[in-house]
Amino acid sequence: MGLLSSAGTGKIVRIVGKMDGAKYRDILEENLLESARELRLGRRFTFQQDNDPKHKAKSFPTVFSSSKVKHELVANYSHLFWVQGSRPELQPYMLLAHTDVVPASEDDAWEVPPFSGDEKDGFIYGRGTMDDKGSVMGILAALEYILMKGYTPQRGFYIGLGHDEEVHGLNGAVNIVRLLKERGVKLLFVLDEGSAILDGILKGLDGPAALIATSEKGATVLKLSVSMPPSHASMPPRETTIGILAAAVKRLEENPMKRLFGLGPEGGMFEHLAHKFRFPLNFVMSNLWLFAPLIARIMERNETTNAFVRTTTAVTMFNAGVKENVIASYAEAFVNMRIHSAQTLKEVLECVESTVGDPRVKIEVVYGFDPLPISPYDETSFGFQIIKKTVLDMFPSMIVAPGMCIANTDSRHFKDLSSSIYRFTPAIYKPGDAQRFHGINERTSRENYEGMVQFFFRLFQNCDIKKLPESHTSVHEL
Ligand SMILES: CCCCCCCC/C=C\CCCCCCCC(=O)N[C@@H](CC(N)=O)C(=O)O
Ligand SMILES: [Zn+2]
Ligand SMILES: [Zn+2]
Repeated sequence: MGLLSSAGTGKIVRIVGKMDGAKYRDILEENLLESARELRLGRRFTFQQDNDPKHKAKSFPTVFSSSKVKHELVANYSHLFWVQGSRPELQPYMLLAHTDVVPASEDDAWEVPPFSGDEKDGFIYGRGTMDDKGSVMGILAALEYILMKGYTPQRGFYIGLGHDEEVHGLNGAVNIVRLLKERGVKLLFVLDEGSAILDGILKGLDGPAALIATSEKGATVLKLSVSMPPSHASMPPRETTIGILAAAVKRLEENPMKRLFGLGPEGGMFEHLAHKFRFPLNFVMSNLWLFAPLIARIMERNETTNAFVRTTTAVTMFNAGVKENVIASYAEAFVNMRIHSAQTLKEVLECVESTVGDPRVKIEVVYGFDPLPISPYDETSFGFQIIKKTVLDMFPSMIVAPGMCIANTDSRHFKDLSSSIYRFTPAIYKPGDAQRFHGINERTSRENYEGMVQFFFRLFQNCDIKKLPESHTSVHEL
């Protein structure tokens, strides 16, 4: 173990292993700079999909030159790495992240231009810093210097970097899965983005909690439309396409889907966290069978915690009209819904039809899928326990609990390759950070970025441990 002051932060961080402190600091500094450069290239990297492998090769020379690493491009822009282990009889695992981002506009009041990658007050700002270039850079930086350190992993592993996660991963993740299936690969576990360390976001919880998501919500996008012949604005019909459709989406907003709090994986999450809540919440959370309806009413007041309570309804697009003096012949709206684990797509569609309750409104499913299966998190679950151990190695007093991802990730395409899919990055998020995802002022602190590198650096080594930590059974002994 070495103790050293981390680059530029003045904060003391503990680094595992015997690596020389100064060397570590140089590498970390280099990678932080490289990360900022990568973020500065965001617009080119993202919108032109110019995923120039030479750029990555320059940033991570050891990864790209090591005989232990096989790299291939998938669907032109996604990356698949195979890191060979010294014990081929051990089942491999897989880390996922994505290089694409949602759009950002410089007109949207960012404190720092969204594609500058500039640093301000200890934070690297830019679209993708949280979602999900921090993971991309963290994984590759950790791999770079575990290889530089001369460490040979025993258990082989894959790294998949998708290029189209924000548009469902249908080219990137789906083709990576296809390739692995063709090669007969089965994965011990998969780890992707989708949950984190929450500090102060869950009201009443004392201290931060690392939530390793064991599932993610289902989703659907519905297109609602109304058609009628166009006419002159001076002789309007009693109801217009726009009015009918506006009333329908208003009914959806005013009648949220039913409360299901406690009936999905969020139940286990709050039970695990119960003892960390202040009185009387600790008592209430320990007795969800009785208090779930009461807690649901409190949680639904906040938009982040409401997402754990129910299937959410978001009207995201509304298009109608071609001229201000013509009654619109057509109006359409798109509704994005995230399906709670205790509900199915079919049930949600039935409910929407009944709430809209107007045959003039046509409802079409653009896409939809059920909530994902719940991955195991008991004491014999290798993936969950190794991720937990890695968190505890970094933050010994951290509370670690199973969680739920309220959005979607590329990992959902991997369910035929593994029944143990987890979503977690070690970034610490505080109140206000949830709004930065797909919002303005997306940023990552230097500490969070360093934590990301450290986490994967330790995870690679922890996956080689002989048996699960004390008190765990030894079914996965090597
Ligand atoms: C969605 C933001 C949730 C904020 C929750 C508050 C706490 C933050 C904790 C963990 C990090 C959340 C990671 C979110 C991953 C988002 C992935 C994403 O944007 N996926 C897209 C993919 C798609 N097009 O389906 C999505 O829309 O879900
Ligand atoms: Zn993402
Ligand atoms: Zn996203």
